[in-house]
Amino acid sequence: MSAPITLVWFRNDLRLEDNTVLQSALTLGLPVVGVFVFDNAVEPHAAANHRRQSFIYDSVLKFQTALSQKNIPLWILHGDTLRQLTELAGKLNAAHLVSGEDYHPNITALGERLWHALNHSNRTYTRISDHVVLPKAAVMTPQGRPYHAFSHYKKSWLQTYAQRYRNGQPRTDWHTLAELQKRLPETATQLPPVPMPSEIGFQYCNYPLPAGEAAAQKQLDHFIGQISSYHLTRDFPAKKGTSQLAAYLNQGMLSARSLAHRVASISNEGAEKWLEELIWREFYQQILYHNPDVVHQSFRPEYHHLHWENREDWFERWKNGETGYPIVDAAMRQLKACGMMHNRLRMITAGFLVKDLLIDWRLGEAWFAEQLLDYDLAANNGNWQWSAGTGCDAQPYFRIFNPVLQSQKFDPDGLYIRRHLPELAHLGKDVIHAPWLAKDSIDTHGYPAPMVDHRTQREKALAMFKLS
Ligand SMILES: Cc1cc2nc3c(=O)[nH]c(=O)nc-3n(C[C@H](O)[C@H](O)[C@H](O)COP(=O)(O)OP(=O)(O)OC[C@H]3O[C@@H](n4cnc5c(N)ncnc54)[C@H](O)[C@@H]3O)c2cc1C
Repeated sequence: MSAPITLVWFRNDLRLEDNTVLQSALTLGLPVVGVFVFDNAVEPHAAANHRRQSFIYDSVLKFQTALSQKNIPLWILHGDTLRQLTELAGKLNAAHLVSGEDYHPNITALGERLWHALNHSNRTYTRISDHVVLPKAAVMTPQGRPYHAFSHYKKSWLQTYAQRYRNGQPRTDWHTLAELQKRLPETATQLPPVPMPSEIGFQYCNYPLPAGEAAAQKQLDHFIGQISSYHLTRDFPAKKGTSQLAAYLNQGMLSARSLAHRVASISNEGAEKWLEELIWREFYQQILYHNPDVVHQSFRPEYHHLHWENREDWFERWKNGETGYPIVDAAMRQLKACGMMHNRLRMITAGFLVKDLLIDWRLGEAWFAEQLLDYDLAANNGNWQWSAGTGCDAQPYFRIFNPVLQSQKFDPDGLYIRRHLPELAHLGKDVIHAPWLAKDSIDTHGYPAPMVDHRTQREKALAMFKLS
């Protein structure tokens, strides 16, 4: 049997910089070997998201190269995670397994089974908080309960951060790593061939952002250069006013801690607002951890049995960007074409599905999971419930966006709509938000009339929620 090692199970922590999972593995004093497992059963919602899978696949390959430069072999496997990890732990004589904490209920459950299986063979399994700045139970009410209102959570988050976390975490000890890796057994370096996408179960396709930690850092540096105007530009989808970092953060190509640390040291309104968005991310992560049932049902119990209409033909028109509301259709077509959608448009299209089409938010959530490059269960679920009015939000169900007013306000010149709806590209800003109002005086090249009347549907939605 070869000399013992520590196995690091990487999942959404695909980076070298400020990686607390890797750092903790070093403290165990054994050579380190990495493993990544592609397992579609763990995140069934996202299994059909081929774009995201391709992005992760390439990022894992880049990470394997980066790790190899530190003399850490990365085993890339596929199939049932529990089996793959326990078999590999046996084969490489791993005394310890270390991984990041993940609040996805499937992964929490998998972690429990893994812990028992490894314990059974005298191996330890440790989970380290890495994916968020403040771990799940670091921010609680004075009574020790999780927060449900964002404003209170944010206040407490900022206080906790300033008191306990602002100075960051210890950096990775590369010197110790180099010493440990000198004892790396040869079996650990005999990597199997990287599985092909078809073996893993996805079709490799193009995606809109470059993969990997280096690309993530570059995008971060670019964004920091313009962060001072974030609060002014962030709501306008025609501008590149947001960071476009979510996909990197979600797979851990960037450290949330490092971002918070960097941004908290910049004193301007843009940076302050951006830090608030990071706190929203943490808010939904802890909501998922403390309330795993939100994956299947509304956060608010009074909305467990809403009478959705769920018309399939309407759902198809929404997915394909054929609702007749230009701002909704432009956003939905962009999503389908490249997996990207601006936050303001996510709110408009989600609100439209739920409040104008009376379709269950869970169907919309699943469609986003299949399409978004930055798909993340906690953020997607939390925001869909926020949009539906079924979540933990101070504003109840009667916040209903008017898609035409939203369009006029956030895409005033119609630039965004023209980019994604070529059939309306010739229209001026006076008619492009609601072309049907111009009646026969303009040619819309077959663009559909609005599929529903917003005012009528609004009343129906209010009645549906009141009845629950
Ligand atoms: C219906 C709906 C579904 C969503 N689904 C997802 C999803 O699957 N994955 C995802 O990461 N975000 C989701 N969001 C949140 C938000 O739209 C994206 O995080 C944001 O658009 C990503 O772009 P950015 O990186 O340029 O964000 P920026 O504006 O630059 O924000 C910085 C970071 O803060 C975080 N963030 C910003 N807004 C939110 C928010 N409302 N909730 C949680 N975190 C936030 C993200 O990590 C983001 O990268 C959803 C929002 C809505 C309304």
